[in-house]
Amino acid sequence: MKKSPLPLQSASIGEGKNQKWGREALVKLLRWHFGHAQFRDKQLEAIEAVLSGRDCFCLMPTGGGKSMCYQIPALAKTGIVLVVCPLIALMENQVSALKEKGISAEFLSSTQTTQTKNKIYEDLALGKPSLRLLYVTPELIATPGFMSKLMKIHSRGLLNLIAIDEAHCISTWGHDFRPSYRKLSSLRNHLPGIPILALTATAVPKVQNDVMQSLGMESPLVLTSSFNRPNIYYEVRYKDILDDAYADLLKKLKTSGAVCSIIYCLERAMCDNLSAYLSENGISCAAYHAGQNDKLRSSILDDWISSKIQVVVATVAFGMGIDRKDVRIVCHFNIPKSMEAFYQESGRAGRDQLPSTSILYYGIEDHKRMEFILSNAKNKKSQSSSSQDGLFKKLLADFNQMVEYCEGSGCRRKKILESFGEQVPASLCKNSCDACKHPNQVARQLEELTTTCASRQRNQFSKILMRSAVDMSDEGQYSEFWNRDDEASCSEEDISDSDDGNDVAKSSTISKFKSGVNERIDFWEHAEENYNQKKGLDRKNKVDKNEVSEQLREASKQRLFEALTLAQRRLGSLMNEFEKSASSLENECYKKYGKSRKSFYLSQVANTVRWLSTTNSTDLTNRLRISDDLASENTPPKQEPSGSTSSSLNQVITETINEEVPSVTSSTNLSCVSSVQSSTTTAASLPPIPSFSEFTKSRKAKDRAVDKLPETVEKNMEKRMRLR
Ligand SMILES: Nc1ncnc2c1ncn2[C@@H]1O[C@H](COP(=O)(O)OP(=O)(O)OP(=O)(O)O)[C@@H](O)[C@H]1O
Ligand SMILES: [Mg+2]
Repeated sequence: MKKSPLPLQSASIGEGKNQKWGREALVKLLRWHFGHAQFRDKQLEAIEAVLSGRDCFCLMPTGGGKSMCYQIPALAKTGIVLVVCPLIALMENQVSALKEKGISAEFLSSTQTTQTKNKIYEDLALGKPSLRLLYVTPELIATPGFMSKLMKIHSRGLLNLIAIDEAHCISTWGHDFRPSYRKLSSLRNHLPGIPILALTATAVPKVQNDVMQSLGMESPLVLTSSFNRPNIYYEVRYKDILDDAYADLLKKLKTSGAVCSIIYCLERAMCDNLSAYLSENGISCAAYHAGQNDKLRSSILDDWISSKIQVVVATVAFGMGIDRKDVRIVCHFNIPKSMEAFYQESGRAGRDQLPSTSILYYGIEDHKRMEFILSNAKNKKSQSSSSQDGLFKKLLADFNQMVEYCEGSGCRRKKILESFGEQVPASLCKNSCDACKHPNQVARQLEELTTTCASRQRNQFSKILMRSAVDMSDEGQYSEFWNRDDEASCSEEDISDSDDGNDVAKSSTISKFKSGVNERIDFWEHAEENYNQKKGLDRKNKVDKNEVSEQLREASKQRLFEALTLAQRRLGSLMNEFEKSASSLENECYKKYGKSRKSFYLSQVANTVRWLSTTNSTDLTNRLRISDDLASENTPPKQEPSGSTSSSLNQVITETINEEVPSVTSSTNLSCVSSVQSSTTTAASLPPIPSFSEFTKSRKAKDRAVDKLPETVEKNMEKRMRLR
């Protein structure tokens, strides 16, 4: 039912900047439109500040009620409140929630029809627009056309407030930097005299200053609240000492009842697998990630919001602004990249202030994988500067904080708060984390983890990765792959390109990597496949989603075609029939893995792309000849013997570390060559094919250099790996 606006103007005293609104009148608005009894925390202060025309920086915890700080001003004054939002999903949610309450709100985005947009513009052109809140993306702000419309509204005295939601996105020091947010710095100049309200839940002091400076805020009222979320119980579970993390999570969900939950995974494939596993075991759930089309994702979101499904297994695509109040469990099935990301994601639990739980499943393999991905982030963009190098170091430092949260003993809550610069006594926790509630049990688990790790010689293994990080930091290139890129693409994807760890490792500018790094990526992919095999996660026969579709095959051909084009450019004139060659190479991948599992197939395609980026002309010519021969032979698909991928990750690690085998030339790409060998006997012209363990040992000589790493690096690494 549409509610009539309250006659609030009568509650104000004075005019213009001196106009003041009575607190009672503002509370009345809150109750009338939103049904809340009182303002929370710093809401009222922020509202009063912006209504009086003052800039305000508002740091409130996740779920703290930041939106109210601009929604109430929109109701208190006639005119428009402009809200800048990073995600279309977020705008849609807020606008539809406001409309349900009878508040006139709209959003403008690329997803809308011209007709809808025109209707909004027509309303804005009226002498007295009915619109109170207009949500827009930062990209739109940057377009001259829209800016001139805004300037017209401003000149007519109808623009009351500019609210920048998720304002930390403006800072390159923030965990979610968006280049498009930088464009907001023009707002102050174009729209002078309009108060700016910057809102965020996660900004360390450096980010806060950066945000205020970038937006040109003038003597803003800075409101900061504690980051503490007393209603969330924090817990870490250790994958390496659990028999089966999937089963453990299933048990947790079952024993908690049919509660609303979010499970975050690093990779899309894992979302699909875990979701299928949980569904098969009676949990009402669905996967959600950027690999799905918009329609599917929004229907999953709707089902979850309306309680048709209880659990969403998602990548970070399931992001900011998801406002379901009664989320009881937020589980991170893989370690997040930073404490800020963890805080924001886990903060989606208990927005109704009722008891909720954050569970993080920590695994050493996940740790190393994330470390590796972060190291590679640096190579994504071609820019190079010392400040970017600093950012790269910050990524690793941020991640180490997260590792410390998992591996260190002591109050988890205190660690979270300290990471945001809040010094608090451990007594604040009141036994609402596992380390405070069950200190002995946590100490035992950490001890067990230490023993397990030692027995697997993980530290040694980790040095390989550390080495790659150190190697790459020399290259002076930095990429913020972990942050969201342009919202133009985001409007379609609504997601950071880090959404899928696999994709990140595969798609970052691999061609720039040293060959040793390529080998490491291959190693990881094999190790992961083996691990999944061991865990019985190959659900291919049960889950249709794992089938390699014709569409996917076409996309892979295109990807190979592009890689061939690049190889051609790098090596000079070699071949003409790119299309045929791409098709043959794809066929080879399909024959090898097309019938086993989509992720294996994709992995094989990625391997081939990488190989194309580093190979020499002789190998490439031979490879293409063999591929073409194979294609013309039209041999039936050859299945990989199960033994080839059945060895456990432990075995792989042990082999990697302990075996002594002759080295193999670093330019040899194991997986590609192996794939040729497995399908043909004509591989004689190619370099000798090593076994997997031979291959990994081939790096031995190079990795010995690890021992020569500067002492400080060694020490840091040991410190990080130390389990307290
Ligand atoms: N004064 C209040 N009293 C009770 N509930 C409130 C109050 N203000 C806001 N809420 C509710 O709190 C929930 C979270 O609000 P909101 O989405 O604005 O939080 P947020 O601070 O923007 O969180 P996030 O950082 O996750 O975006 C909403 O469901 C909202 O209705
Ligand atoms: Mg919000």
